[in-house]
Parts: sequence; structure tokens; C-alpha cells
Amino acid sequence: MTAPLLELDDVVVEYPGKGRGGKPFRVLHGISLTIAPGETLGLVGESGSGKTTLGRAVLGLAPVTGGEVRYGGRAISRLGKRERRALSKDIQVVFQDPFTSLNPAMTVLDILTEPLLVTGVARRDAEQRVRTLLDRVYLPHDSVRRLPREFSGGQRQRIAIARALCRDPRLIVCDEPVSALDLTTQARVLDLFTEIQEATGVAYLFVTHDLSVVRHISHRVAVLYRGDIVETGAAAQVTEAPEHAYTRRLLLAAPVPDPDRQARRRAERLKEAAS
Ligand SMILES: Nc1ncnc2c1ncn2[C@@H]1O[C@H](COP(=O)(O)OP(=O)(O)OP(=O)(O)O)[C@@H](O)[C@H]1O
Repeated sequence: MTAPLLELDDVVVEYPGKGRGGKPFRVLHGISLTIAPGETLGLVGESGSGKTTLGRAVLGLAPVTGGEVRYGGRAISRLGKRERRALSKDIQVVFQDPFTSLNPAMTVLDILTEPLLVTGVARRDAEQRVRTLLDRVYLPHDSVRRLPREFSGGQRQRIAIARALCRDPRLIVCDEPVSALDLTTQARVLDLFTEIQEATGVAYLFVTHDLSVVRHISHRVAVLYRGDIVETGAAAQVTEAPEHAYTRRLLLAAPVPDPDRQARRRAERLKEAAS
């Protein structure tokens, strides 16, 4: 078996003093999961279940008070600032909102060259790299002169993806990266994620509340419920034949476009609620 790229071993996240009576507020209760090189693990769960917090724990942005996050076998939960910055070459992030995640005052050229220039890449090489990145996300080369506000939501998310790819990461935490896009744009951006993975071998931790998205993009799916993983398995198995009652409820709650299926689901939901 391939060694995992990322491993969470009994990870606990607590926010100090936010719980009842000023006690620490425990958001993740001991999460264990792995992601292999080149794999997409979809992370689903209802609002407030802790999905974003789990992604932030991987990025070193949430307080891990128990267990360990390992990247390539190395413990990374409690790194200092410099070590964490060095790790940002390997672990990148794409956020939900393409309207706020890009600096509105910077041109696309500046947005995409900055991560390279700060690590000592020569300007000419950085600009060459930007052209390759724009090709990879299907944006024209003359995008470099424009500001984020001159692009549509889908195009902005392509810029955010290009920025995440700048330094050839091995893992990208994708936090609801298509939720703010319309359905057609969502499908195109999801296809782009898949194509990039096939070309580069990057792995994704793909956080979403949307089961149709998770089915489309993931190899495996983990289901988070109130800070615990209740089910993990192959994407098709978890989304077609879930074992856990919570996953079944999540599936039944998802809207479906076909009215007959929708009616059947409504009947199943009512049956579940009555039982
Ligand atoms: N910085 C923080 N300080 C205190 N509590 C926090 C912090 N960040 C998140 N939480 C709490 O942790 C819980 C999980 O939040 P999180 O954002 O991880 O959930 P989520 O599953 O991503 O939800 P959504 O789908 O709505 O984004 C929530 O109760 C939230 O209020």
C-alpha cells in the first residue's frame, strides 16, 4: 500500500474559552483519516459539523490540542511560523469565495508572480511560469494586465486555482471552492480540478456540503457529523449505499432535479421522520 501523503491521527481541535462555562469548545473530537498521493478525499457534513475547521487544522490555522497531523510522515500540527511557511510550497488552499480571496488591488500578474518572487524565483522565470499556469486553467495570457473585478466568478476561481498551483503543491485543501458558482460553471471548474490532478498528481482534501459535487470529484468520501467522522468509503459506495443513518439523512436532504426522484425522496424522508 502507498504511504499516505496526509494522515490525521486522532486529531482534536478546541477553541479556548468558547464552550459552556468558559470551558474549551471542542469542534473536532478525535479525527483519523488519510489521503494518498494523487487522491481526492471528499469531506461532507452539514453546516457547523467542523469541515472548515478540519481543513484549517491541516493548514495549521486551527488549534490542534490532541492527536497529530502528519504530512509525508512528518508531524506538522505544531510547527513554528518559518517551518509552516516552508510547508506552504507543498500544501495550498482554494477558498469558497473567489470575490474576496483575491487582492482586488493586484493585477493577475502580481497575484500569480508574488508567491514565486518571494521565494527568490527570477522575474523572467516567474512570468514564464505564469503563462504556463494561465494555459493550465484556460485563461488567456492577456489576463495578466487585468484586475480580479474584471473577471466572472468562475474565472476568478480559475485565477485562485492558478495561484494555488504556482509552486507545484502536492496537496490542496479546497474549501467549498465551487459553492459560490452557478451550476454550469461549477461543472467546468470541477472538471478543471480533475484535469489538473490527472496532469500533476496533486491530492485534494475537498470540503463541500454538496453531495452531488462530492460524488463528481472524489475517490473516497468521509462524512463528518458534529466533529466526528461517522463513515468513510469509496465515493460511489458512500453516496449510493451509505451505511450510517446520518449519511442517509444527508442524502435524502439533498435536492435532486428529477421531480419523480424528488417525490420518492420526499416520501422516504417522511417515512424516516415517522420511524
Ligand atoms: N475561530 C473559531 N472560534 C470559535 N469557534 C469556532 C471557530 N471557528 C469555527 N468555530 C465553531 O466550530 C464549529 C464548526 O465550524 P466549521 O466552520 O468548521 O463548520 P463547517 O462544517 O465548515 O460549517 P459550514 O458548512 O457552515 O461552513 C461551529 O460551531 C463554529 O461556530
